[in-house]
Amino acid sequence: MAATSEDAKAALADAERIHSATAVDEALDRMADDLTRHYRDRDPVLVCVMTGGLIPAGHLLTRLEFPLQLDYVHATRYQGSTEGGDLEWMAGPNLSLEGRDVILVDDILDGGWTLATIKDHLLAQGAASVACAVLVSKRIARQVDIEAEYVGLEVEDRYVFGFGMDYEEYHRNLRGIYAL
Ligand SMILES: O=P(O)(O)OC[C@H]1O[C@H](OP(=O)(O)OP(=O)(O)O)[C@H](O)[C@@H]1O
Ligand code: HPA
Repeated sequence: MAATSEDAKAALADAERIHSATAVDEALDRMADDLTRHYRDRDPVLVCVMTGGLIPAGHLLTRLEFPLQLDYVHATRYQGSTEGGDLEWMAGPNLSLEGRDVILVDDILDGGWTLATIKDHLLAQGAASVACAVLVSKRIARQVDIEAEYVGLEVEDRYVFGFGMDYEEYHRNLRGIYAL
C-alpha cells in the first residue's frame, strides 16, 4: 500500500540527520568549482536524471556561470520503493548529444545500475564524453563498473533521503540528508 504523508512524517521523526543543509551547500559549492574548472570552455550539456536529480541539478546549475545547455532523462528503477529493480526508461534526452561533452547529474550513486545504463545510452547516441556528478555516493560495492567523477558527499550503506532523494516519493524537498 502506498505510504501516506503521516507515514512520511513518522519516518522523518525516526530518521537520523547525517548531513546538514550547510554541509550540502558546501558540497555543492565544491562540485561546482570542480565542474567549472573542467567545463568552462567545453560547451557541455548537463543532463539531469529525473526525478531525484532535479534538486541537486537545479542547485548546481545556479553555481555554474559558463555557457552550457540543459537536458534531462527520466529513468527509474526504485519507483518509490527502497529496493531497486529493472531500469525503466521513460523519456529523453531531447538535444542531439553527437560530439558533446555531457555532465550527467543525479542525486545518488548506489548499486550503480542507473548511471551505468544511462551513461552507455548517451555514449551510444554519440556523446564525446559522459562524466557523472552525484550529490551522494553510497559507500558500497557497486553492482556494475561505474564511479562518479564528481561526488558531493559520501554515505554509509543505509537508505537515505532528502535533497532529491525520496522516502516513498516524499521528502525530496528536505534541505539536509537523512538516513533510516
Ligand atoms: O545506483 P542505483 O542503485 O541504480 O540507484 C540510484 C538511482 O536510484 C534513484 O532513482 P529511482 O529509480 O528511485 O528514481 P527517482 O529518481 O524517481 O527517485 C536515484 O535517483 C538514482 O537515479
Ligand atoms: O538510499 C537511497 N535513497 C533514495 N533513493 C535511492 N535510490 C537508490 N538508493 C537510494
